[in-house]
Amino acid sequence: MIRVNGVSKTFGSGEAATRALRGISFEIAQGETVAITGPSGCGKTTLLHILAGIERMDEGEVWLGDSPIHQLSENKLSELRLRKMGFVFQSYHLVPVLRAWENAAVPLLAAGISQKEAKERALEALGQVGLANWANHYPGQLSGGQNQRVAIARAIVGKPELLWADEPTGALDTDTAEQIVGLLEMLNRHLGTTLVIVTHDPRLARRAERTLRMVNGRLLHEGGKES
Ligand SMILES: Nc1ncnc2c1ncn2[C@@H]1O[C@H](COP(=O)(O)OP(=O)(O)OP(=O)(O)O)[C@@H](O)[C@H]1O
Repeated sequence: MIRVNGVSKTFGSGEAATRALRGISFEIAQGETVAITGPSGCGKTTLLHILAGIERMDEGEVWLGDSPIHQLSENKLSELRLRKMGFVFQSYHLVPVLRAWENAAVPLLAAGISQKEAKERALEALGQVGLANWANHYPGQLSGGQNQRVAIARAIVGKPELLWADEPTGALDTDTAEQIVGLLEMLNRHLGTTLVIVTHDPRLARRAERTLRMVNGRLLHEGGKES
């Protein structure tokens, strides 16, 4: 369960201040798929970064289960990210000199798991995203859709409770984007992972169980009312 209560964030100060988030509150249930949508600059990525403890909030509370993100130290937040979260980005963020399985194994190696076990689990994750036969390829030898699958394998390799995806289909053509969306849905169903997707893509947003619409740092509730 994710509980967000009165979260605000301003970048800069004085005349250069940007109020990126203005008192946002909502809840997401365990296992739910939620899309966060809204125009460019409305605060979607800032919200995602605050939920994941990458960015600090100025005011408010974020609870991930019984962990208070607003109170945890940087060390505790890093530990929580390694243990409980997976991340998927528009631009994949793969390491070009590592093979697909090595990229997928990175979070396990960072968590101190042995090379042997990390490889086994990375290969299993690549199998789950349909890339069992591509494990020894480098990112430069794979298509955009395949690279995003490797990134998804890396995101799920630690069996996270939470998967954050920021514009996961933004760099992909329509058919490939559809396949990636289908894959994320399948993983959400099979692994019971809570999935939070930031997206401009209306097709992706429609497929989520629920959509949170943002405008100018606030949530727009159904019926168009801001709060
Ligand atoms: N590190 C930062 N320093 C200063 N301003 C920032 C910073 N990060 C975000 N902003 C500003 O905060 C506002 C919200 O940005 P954010 O990236 O969260 O929006 P977004 O909805 O994700 O946009 P997009 O869809 O274009 O990615 C914008 O006005 C942006 O310029």
